[in-house]
Amino acid sequence: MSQSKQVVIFDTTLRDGEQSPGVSLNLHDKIEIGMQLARLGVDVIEAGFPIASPGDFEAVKAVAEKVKGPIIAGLARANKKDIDRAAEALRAAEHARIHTFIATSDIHMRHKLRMEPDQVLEAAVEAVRYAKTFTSDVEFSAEDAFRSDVAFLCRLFEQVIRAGAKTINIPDTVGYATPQEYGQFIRDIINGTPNINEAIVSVHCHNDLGLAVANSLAALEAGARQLECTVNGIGERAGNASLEELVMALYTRYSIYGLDTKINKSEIYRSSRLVSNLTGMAVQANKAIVGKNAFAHESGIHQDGVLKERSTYEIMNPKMIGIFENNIVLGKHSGRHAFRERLKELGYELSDEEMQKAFLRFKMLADRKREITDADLAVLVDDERREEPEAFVLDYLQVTSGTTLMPTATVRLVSGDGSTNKVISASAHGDGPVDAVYKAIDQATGTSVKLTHYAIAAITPGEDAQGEVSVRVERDGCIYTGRGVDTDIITASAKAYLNGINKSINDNPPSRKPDRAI
Ligand SMILES: CC(=O)SCCNC(=O)CCNC(=O)[C@H](O)C(C)(C)COP(=O)(O)OP(=O)(O)OC[C@H]1O[C@@H](n2cnc3c(N)ncnc32)[C@H](O)[C@@H]1OP(=O)(O)O
Ligand SMILES: CC(C)C(=O)C(=O)O
Repeated sequence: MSQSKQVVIFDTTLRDGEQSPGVSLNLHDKIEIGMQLARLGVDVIEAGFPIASPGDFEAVKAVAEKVKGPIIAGLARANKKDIDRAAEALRAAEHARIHTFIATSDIHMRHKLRMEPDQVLEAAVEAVRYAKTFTSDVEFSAEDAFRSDVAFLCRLFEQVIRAGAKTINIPDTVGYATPQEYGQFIRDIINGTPNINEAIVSVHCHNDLGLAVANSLAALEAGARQLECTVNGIGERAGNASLEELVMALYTRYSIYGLDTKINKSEIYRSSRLVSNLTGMAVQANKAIVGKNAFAHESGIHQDGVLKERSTYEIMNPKMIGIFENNIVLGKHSGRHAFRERLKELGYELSDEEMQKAFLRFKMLADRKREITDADLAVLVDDERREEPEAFVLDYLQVTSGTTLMPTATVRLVSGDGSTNKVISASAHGDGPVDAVYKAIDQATGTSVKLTHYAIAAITPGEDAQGEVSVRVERDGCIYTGRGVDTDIITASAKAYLNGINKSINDNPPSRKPDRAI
């Protein structure tokens, strides 16, 4: 058996990955992913199962014609028809591999294949021999190997290697193994197969118990040197071992494994995005390496640590795998260090007092909104700087409305200069919830302004976007513009209206200017 320090990365995103329920890649998708896998630097691309359909045959053929560099493999059952089809699809490949397989566990042999073990052994040897007439690169897989009898497997492997198989794949087809067991299983096969040195030992792990990556790594420690995997870990049922997790585990924990791959790590993230886009399979946010949160820090203590020294909370550099997005996520767990840093990046230089006030407003907003975006911050800081003395501040607002209810609003305002604050409440009903709020504010402030314009816009993206309301109110012939921002549009409406009223009160005596745009 090869004791190389190099691990062969056999990518099966286009074959086992495409077996993910609901996924179907067309010829163009397969070429695009194939090209990207070549840039990623995988050693083998399993492009499909050519007998499966005319479309898959054409796609494997197109990948074989267009994608240069990696070995292109096609899957075939252990029969001549499948192997002929695979060989034909792979004819134009720079390096072609026929990957033939048959199940070896008692359950599969008895119930699915309805074959005796010796018939299976004979079919496997025959298939390898036949595939060898097309290419020197033949891989044999014993499907459901992990649930197969070790002695039978060793006997079978010895004979398929003798028939010319250059790679022996030992799948955990149903994701049943645990790492320690699987490592021992691989060791037993290596020790029990006399000519194993003439082939590369490969593993193909499924993720039914979430152990596909751990099992693959255990197999490497036992002597395996080819890993079968997929980008984003997609594949049949719970998927396959994830390529990016395997590669980064080997790289990050080199001192443990001492093994290399030829993967160009800076292409990992791009590959993940492409596969996700073309398969329509979203990557879960907390997925290791390529998930949206994999390098994101939300809590203040972590953010402070990372800003001071990245390695406090990061074991890998996201840039290495092609992630250049900001990894500091501002939310309710963030602290002043991260807040100040992001404002600096956005070009805001705030005094200590402004910073303190902006931070308090940020925390209040973060209690209502999952993630604070750069656009939210801009609104928050701009609002802070634009602040004028306010005769009335909105303290409380309650609105009831609905299809069978008369819209009614209750407002509580605080008025005064801070030392002699007065609390005023009022209730009113109106034609709609905003009208009811405006009537209640009119009563509470005792002012009479005329609303001449009302507009609403979402200023930040997402479900919990902030709404911005701008109004124009007229008082004594003068027009005043008011603006309010809030995650609740009725509250934003109330703030905008009060803002207009406050400006009209500040303008005392009225300046008679026709407008005071913000
Ligand atoms: C573990 C894996 O991921 S293996 C790969 C699984 N991937 C796929 O199956 C996707 C592509 N498959 C297909 O498109 C179809 O199943 C085809 C074209 C391969 C076969 O279709 P059909 O001829 O209609 O057969 P069907 O899929 O219903 O049954 C499979 C047949 O192959 C036999 N078979 C299964 N595996 C093997 C094998 N490795 N070698 C030889 N025969 C096999 C089964 O015993 C069954 O034979 P039977 O018809 O005599 O009972
Ligand atoms: C064909 C083999 C390699 C397979 O996909 C499996 O056993 O899961």
